[in-house]
Amino acid sequence: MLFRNLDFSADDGQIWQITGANGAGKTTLLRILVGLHGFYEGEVRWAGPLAPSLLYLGHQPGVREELTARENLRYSQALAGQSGDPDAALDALGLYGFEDVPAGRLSAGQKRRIALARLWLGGKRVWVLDEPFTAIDQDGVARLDARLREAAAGGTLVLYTSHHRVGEGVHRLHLSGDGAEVLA
Ligand SMILES: Nc1ncnc2c1ncn2[C@@H]1O[C@H](COP(=O)(O)OP(=O)(O)OP(=O)(O)O)[C@@H](O)[C@H]1O
Repeated sequence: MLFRNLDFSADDGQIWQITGANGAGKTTLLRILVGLHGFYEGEVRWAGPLAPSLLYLGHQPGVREELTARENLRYSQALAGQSGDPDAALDALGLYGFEDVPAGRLSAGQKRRIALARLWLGGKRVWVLDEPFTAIDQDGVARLDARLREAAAGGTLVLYTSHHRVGEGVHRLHLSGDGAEVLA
């Protein structure tokens, strides 16, 4: 058993951070919430169909090494049906000048930034992000934090896992073997 007594309700415009030790089940919980993991007892209910609204970024950056930064973004953009200008999204994450570089020649943080650039494209109202701050430098963390808040202010629901310190106004759900707790 990873966690139990988990009962929470999240609304549009809220940011939720899921915390817990390594192995506590944070990734598992996100996968349950988005329908990728079926071995659990309980109930997950979404108001309306989730798939068209969902932007899920998993634990791995999920970029293709042989494709350039721009190609990677356009590829995931096409699959997800997201609108928006890929170059502007890459630029927003400090990848200006790297658009035509194959992802395999980029650093870990830069690859993560390609994945995160999807947050600067439009069209998704539920963001589920597994460790989005991993490998991201201080400037990137600030940009990403600002982006999450901007999106929430516009009505997006943001759920993310992170070991980073929780910011103000962020709801927190903590997982441990003893049970799950809503802390703020
Ligand atoms: N593919 C898998 N097969 C079997 N067990 C797994 C698998 N992935 C994870 N687990 C188990 O589930 C537990 C929870 O893993 P999970 O990835 O959800 O933790 P986490 O809280 O996200 O950890 P971290 O902070 O290290 O990312 C782990 O302790 C591990 O034992």
